[in-house]
Amino acid sequence: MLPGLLVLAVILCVVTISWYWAQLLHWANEIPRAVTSKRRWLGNMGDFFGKSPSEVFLVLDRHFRQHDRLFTLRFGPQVAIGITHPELVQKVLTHPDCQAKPDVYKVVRLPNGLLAAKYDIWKMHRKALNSTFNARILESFVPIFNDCSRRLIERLDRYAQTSARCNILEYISACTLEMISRTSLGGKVLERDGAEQFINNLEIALKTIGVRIFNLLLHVDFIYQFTELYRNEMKAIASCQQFTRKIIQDKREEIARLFVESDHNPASSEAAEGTPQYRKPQIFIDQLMKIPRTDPGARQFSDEEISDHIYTMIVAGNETSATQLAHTCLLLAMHPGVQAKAHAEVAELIYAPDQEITLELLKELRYVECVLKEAMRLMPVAPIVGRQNLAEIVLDGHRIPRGNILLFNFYALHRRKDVWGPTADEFDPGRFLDDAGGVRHPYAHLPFSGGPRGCIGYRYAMLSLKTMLALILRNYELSTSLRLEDLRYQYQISLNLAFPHAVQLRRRP
Ligand code: HEM
Repeated sequence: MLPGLLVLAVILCVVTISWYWAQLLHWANEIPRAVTSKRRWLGNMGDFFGKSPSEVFLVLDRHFRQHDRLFTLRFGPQVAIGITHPELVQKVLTHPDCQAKPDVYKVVRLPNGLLAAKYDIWKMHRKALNSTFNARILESFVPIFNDCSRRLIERLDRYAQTSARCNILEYISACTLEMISRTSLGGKVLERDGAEQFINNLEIALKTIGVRIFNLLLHVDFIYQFTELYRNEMKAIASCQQFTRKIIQDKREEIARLFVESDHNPASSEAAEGTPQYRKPQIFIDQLMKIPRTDPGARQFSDEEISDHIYTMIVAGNETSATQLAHTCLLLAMHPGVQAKAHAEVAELIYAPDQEITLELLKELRYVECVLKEAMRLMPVAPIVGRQNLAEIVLDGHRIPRGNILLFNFYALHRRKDVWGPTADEFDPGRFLDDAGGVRHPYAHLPFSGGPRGCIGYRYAMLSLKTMLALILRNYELSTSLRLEDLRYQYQISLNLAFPHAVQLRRRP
């Protein structure tokens, strides 16, 4: 009798919950649904549960390519809406009610940093930080990009002499880390005590984000805190914070000292260093200490906020830039004709090996820019991003209640044949030349995402990547035995390859 009652109670519970979910999700029934299994009641759980991040990426890619405008994915009572058409992508990414991030971003653990901040905090900080990436500040970074790129060439030279294949990503990563550290924390940061430990711990913290973000179980804080991953992450974060806290403290003391000195002699600091202020690199940490927050009556940024902003720039800007450039080098190695054209442009502008790369020169590198844009189209390193709507929105006549997840897949967007034509899967930088391809939808090419919450560092990234690529092309001919059709991806936070970026380098005269 008792077991029978128990079974009945369970059945009643399941029926009631299913009915409740059905009512709750009634609004989604008219939207095309991504279905892979016949067991619809399971929703899309089966598509993702127990899969590796790379498998999740492939499943998502398939769903995005199968739907022209939008579709739903269901995980119990939670719906995610995949937005596929450029028109709708633009509408959502620019919509004022769609600038919040879904909860999964919390794994980044930088609550004040732009990438993962909650909407209200993000809005205030983004307004204050936009000015730290203005044209003048970026120009002041060009000598640093130049210097770091020359060191990259020196390191690559040792490899080129052996004519062995090298994993170019390793070399580029060291260079982008140096760039981002010097532009955010100052010139001598990597010479400070504890810098090596800082770099190792930074890597541990970044890897943890990549592992955790696609493991649904590890999103539950109660479970995660008992794992070894958690303990290692906490140790790494504590050590990194100790390193940056000391820098912040030293900076505060330096600013206070300069303030006292300039009070006595206003021209002293410029004259002493012989460099006008506007030409000195405008280091990010100095900017953060100077700008008042934009909310009325606000104080300046606290040490914790400054630290979150600096780490966010490193998290968001380092691996993305390095991987994107390694993808570009590999694509150039696979396409000797394109490489020859890009090299010809570079060789015409950089005729002496020690010639300084200036902003004007970088602007002249038009074909190199097309090469970068095309590599970002075919192999975008940040292909999947999410938003959450804070109020009801209407898409193609469907009412989407507040609080749902909106997903974008730029990898699939960048390969739409209706936008990019029959050669969408081929590497052809010429399609980005001014006179090619007619008018394309402005939201069809989004390697840096788009709208108010798009990448704040995209101009920084373009300048630094162009500098590195120009010097690589000026000094080496790249070749590889890999072909485009051999590429297999590994997806963590960024879209990487499942194997090394193996290229051979031949020194150019
Ligand atoms: C090739 C290099 C880069 C690519 C492809 C890239 C791509 C992106 C994308 C797609 C987003 C949107 C993420 C989302 O919505 O979840 C983003 C955001 C962001 N990126 Fe980049 N990025 C690059 C380099 C950089 C650099 C160099 C920096 C800093 C120096 C940077 C700083 C940021 C920040 C702070 C955000 C968050 C913006 C916000 O939410 O307001 N990125 N990036």
